[in-house]
Amino acid sequence: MNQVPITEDERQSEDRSWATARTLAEALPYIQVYDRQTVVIKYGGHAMGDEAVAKQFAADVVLLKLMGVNPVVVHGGGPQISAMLDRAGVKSEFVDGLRVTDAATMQIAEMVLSGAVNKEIANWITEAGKQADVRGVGLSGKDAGLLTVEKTRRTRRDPDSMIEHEVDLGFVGEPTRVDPKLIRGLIASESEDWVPVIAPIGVAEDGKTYNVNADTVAGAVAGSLQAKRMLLLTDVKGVLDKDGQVIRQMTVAEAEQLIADGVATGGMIPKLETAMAAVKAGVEAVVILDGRRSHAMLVELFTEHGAGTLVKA
Ligand SMILES: Nc1ncnc2c1ncn2[C@@H]1O[C@H](COP(=O)(O)OP(=O)(O)O)[C@@H](O)[C@H]1O
Ligand SMILES: CC(=O)N[C@@H](CCC(=O)OP(=O)(O)O)C(=O)O
Repeated sequence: MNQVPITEDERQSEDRSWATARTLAEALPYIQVYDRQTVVIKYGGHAMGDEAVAKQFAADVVLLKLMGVNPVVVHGGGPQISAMLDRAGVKSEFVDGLRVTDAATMQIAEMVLSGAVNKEIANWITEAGKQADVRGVGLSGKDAGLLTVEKTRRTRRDPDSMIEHEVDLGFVGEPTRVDPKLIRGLIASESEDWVPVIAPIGVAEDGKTYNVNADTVAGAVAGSLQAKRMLLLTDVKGVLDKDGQVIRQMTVAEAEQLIADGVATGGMIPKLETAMAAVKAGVEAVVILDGRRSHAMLVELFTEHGAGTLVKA
């Protein structure tokens, strides 16, 4: 019998197949931990910058759904709003990481968040899940009474007179109530694989539309769903300590200390505050991880090595 020897390429391809199978088998305990558990994913505007990476994110969300997890995506879009405001000639400023939002800014923020960004992410998920009929469903806090908010109050102390005065942020809101009925209905469907994709827009009791920080919305949604995990995808490897090293795990008290010590600053402050609030509201743990890296969510959930920084009680 004549046997054709296999080429080096074929041998390497075969080795890769066995390695893939081993990786899948090793993931079994983790797959069981997350089976039918809710994982809220906050996908930030910075992480969406590169379209190829963003599409990979959508494919990873589809994979999570097919592995039995119930992913719920809450997205941002800060840089995308800023770009559109620039084009429209509307000036924009931030106070404590929150965009001061007048009526004109609100109109553009809603167009960008609920319109362009929300529908694009929902469609990327639907495209990536076409063969298995996994579908992204784009919503904002305005749908089915999902997110009720109140106007955010901020005060500042005048450095000369030391008198506190209110800073008017305009239409910037804080969540007061999340009604998760619609989301629960979508993720609990036995016959359909729906992935809710939520834009951070809320409605106040007086019916007015408000712009809400996307990390804050993710925390409120995760709390109301009693999620197993909340993943905050951002543009750093995790929370860094004073020497610039990634902190693998921390308690709520340690997170508080990091802010008090001035080690966590800028955009990391609302992230840690959201993480602490979510854990206190019953979310088992929150992970802050690098959304620019493909498959970061899979490494975090399905391997023994976590990715980024885990915050728990
Ligand atoms: N201790 C810290 N560890 C990591 N990042 C920090 C820390 N302190 C401040 N930051 C800043 O927080 C940023 C992440 O917040 P932000 O820019 O609001 O992210 P996103 O746009 O993804 O919501 C990082 O890019 C970094 O500049
Ligand atoms: C009140 C407020 O600041 N809202 C944010 C909403 C979008 C957001 O949070 O986007 P990222 O997650 O990409 O930063 C904004 O207008 O930029």
